[in-house]
Amino acid sequence: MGVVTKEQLSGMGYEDFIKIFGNVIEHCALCSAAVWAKRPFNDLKQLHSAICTFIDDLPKIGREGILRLHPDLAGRIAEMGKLTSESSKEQLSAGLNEITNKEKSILQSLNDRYKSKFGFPFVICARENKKQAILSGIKARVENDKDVELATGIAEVKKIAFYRLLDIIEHCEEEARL
Ligand SMILES: NC(=O)N[C@H]1NC(=O)NC1=O
Repeated sequence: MGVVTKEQLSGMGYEDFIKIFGNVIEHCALCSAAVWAKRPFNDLKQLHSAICTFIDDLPKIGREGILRLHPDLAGRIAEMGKLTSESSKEQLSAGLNEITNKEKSILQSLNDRYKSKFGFPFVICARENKKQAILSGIKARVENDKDVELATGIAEVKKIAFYRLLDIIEHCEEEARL
């Protein structure tokens, strides 16, 4: 169960709202600051759907920018211990803390190839994918077109956001399904 009740959610002022939901989209407090204007939100799904609409309404460079705010999986920011607490927890849940040196160098070189091809990082919902699925996912996705990858990456960002909201807002079992 999350920490914010539905009553608190629906009556929240923007300062608390940004403090609490500011990293639902990684490093993009602007998203929560903007979406607050669409209140009231009566539950998690309404807030998630407002966040998704905000992202979908961005121009293409804005959606690419959202992807660029994400750290690489098992990348240099993770190595330096500088991930956000959310991203750190997600990378842990995918088992990326147990990655071998060989797997890490394969993943890092695929991440580099992906970024130089598309100009944004490979984004995948780490809570839904273990390290082998991440490795096979990037191998396949690096061969796609840029438009396909922009759409796929954004769909993954929305899944990441949903799980982050589940950690924050009280919800019933029914609402916990995407
Ligand atoms: N690059 C990438 O997918 N990063 C993210 N994925 C996820 O689940 N959390 C992240 O920070």
